[in-house]
Amino acid sequence: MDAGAVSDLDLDKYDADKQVKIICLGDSAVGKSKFLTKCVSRPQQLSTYALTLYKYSSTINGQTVLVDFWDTAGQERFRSMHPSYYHKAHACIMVFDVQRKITYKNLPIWYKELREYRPEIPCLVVANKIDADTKVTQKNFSFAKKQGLPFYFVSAADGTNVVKMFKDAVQMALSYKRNSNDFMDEVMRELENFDLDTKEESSDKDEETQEGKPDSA
Ligand SMILES: Nc1nc2c(ncn2[C@@H]2O[C@H](COP(=O)(O)OP(=O)(O)OP(=O)(O)O)[C@@H](O)[C@H]2O)c(=O)[nH]1
Ligand SMILES: [Mg+2]
Repeated sequence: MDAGAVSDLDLDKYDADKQVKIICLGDSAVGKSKFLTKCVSRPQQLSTYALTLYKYSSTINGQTVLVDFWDTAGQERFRSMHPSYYHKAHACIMVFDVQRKITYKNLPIWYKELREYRPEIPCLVVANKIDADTKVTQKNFSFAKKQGLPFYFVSAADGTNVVKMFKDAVQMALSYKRNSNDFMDEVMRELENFDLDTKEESSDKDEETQEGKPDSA
């Protein structure tokens, strides 16, 4: 996905108070799309960018929050996402498949890349497909604990724990957004403000010069 594509996705909207961006990470076929379609009806296929956006609105403490869930479309095969996928994300849902151990073993690879781009955002670890192996909930998956991350056993197939995980992800994204002291976020905000100021100044100047100029006939 080239940077130009990202601007088509109007990333500035994620600066608005009530708009959050949540990304999904994890190996192919772990069930990312399945649980997103469980909670969000109309996915927006941006096939040109190999992206699917799931738009979701939720009312939190009486406020409507607009959430864009970003889902890859198979790029994860390369076990790495384009930097723009991470840009301005407010939370991450990292998924593995309890039936395929390699998808759990690959979590540190995903997590390392996530932290390169978004060092501070909340990250939820999701063990999916527990319907296929009910005993798995007694197993201990230490990765999340070691990293101090919230951990969820879910089944995107029968919906077990999906809504709770979803709501927690939105809540965490919102509180990150409100309290983020992420250095990069600060820099981006400063740059955007700076950009706005210069635009305003130059338009003031234009007005001045316009006033000074004789009306062109
Ligand atoms: N038994 C079971 N199967 C699931 C579950 N979630 C997903 N699947 C199946 O796993 C396969 C992959 O699901 P997807 O949602 O397409 O996985 P994905 O991570 O989006 O895969 P890619 O987009 O291709 O990387 C499909 O056949 C799903 O039906 C689950 O909770 N339980
Ligand atoms: Mg998918």
